[in-house]
Amino acid sequence: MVDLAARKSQARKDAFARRKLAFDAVNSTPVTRLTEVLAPYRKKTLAAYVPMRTEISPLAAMEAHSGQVCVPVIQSAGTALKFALWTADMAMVEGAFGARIPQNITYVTPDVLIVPLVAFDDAGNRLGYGGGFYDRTLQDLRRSRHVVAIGLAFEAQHADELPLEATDQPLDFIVTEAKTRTFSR
Ligand SMILES: Nc1nc2c(c(=O)[nH]1)N(C=O)[C@@H](CNc1ccc(C(=O)N[C@@H](CCC(=O)O)C(=O)O)cc1)CN2
Ligand SMILES: Nc1ncnc2c1ncn2[C@@H]1O[C@H](COP(=O)(O)OP(=O)(O)OP(=O)(O)O)[C@@H](O)[C@H]1O
Repeated sequence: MVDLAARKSQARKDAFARRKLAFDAVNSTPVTRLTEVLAPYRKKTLAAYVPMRTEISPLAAMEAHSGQVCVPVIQSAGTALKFALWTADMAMVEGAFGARIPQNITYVTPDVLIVPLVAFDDAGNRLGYGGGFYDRTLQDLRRSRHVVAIGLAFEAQHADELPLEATDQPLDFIVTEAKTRTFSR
């Protein structure tokens, strides 16, 4: 049997190829569905991300949000992310692993998270870049409070089956340019 890490790595590679095709084809489609899912949480602190590579962009929803908006900042390998306040006009610098982070950092705790991903399945499971950053972060946050995790992706990132492990944190919603999936657990 091929080991789990190798299967995750292969699933990531396959999904990256599909995401690239979708990025080239549909990235200009505004994700209005995301605004609908966020409507009940408009005053809450929203964590999202500055898109990198071929990720679908949440920037329009970040700019439209009424409450505080923050973006992930890697602390070190093997630890949870922290989230720094973000506004559209602030100065950004290069952070660890190539993600853009605010030059001046004020950490806040998010209530709702728009989570980037490489692949997702029909049960709300996700595969990320392999750092385990979001898995650790969601696990920590969920231990002490109710948080809402919304995966944002192109429909092409759907996978029929994903290799999973116990530490993988499931999502509450997955929003794509085609539809919204809601998971109640
Ligand atoms: N836009 C955005 N920002 C984000 C994330 C994200 O997924 N998207 N993150 C979510 O975690 C963190 C960045 N995490 C990352 C983790 C790994 C790699 C990466 O390049 N990994 C290599 C393989 C690992 C390695 O070589 O050690 C790769 O995929 O080629 C990039 C970003 C924080 N900021
Ligand atoms: N809460 C956790 N505690 C300990 N180890 C963890 C935890 N979450 C993930 N890991 C480990 O981290 C490694 C990477 O996890 P995984 O492959 O699931 O990352 P990913 O979901 O692709 O990345 P990310 O969550 O950053 O988007 C795996 O070896 C996994 O077992």
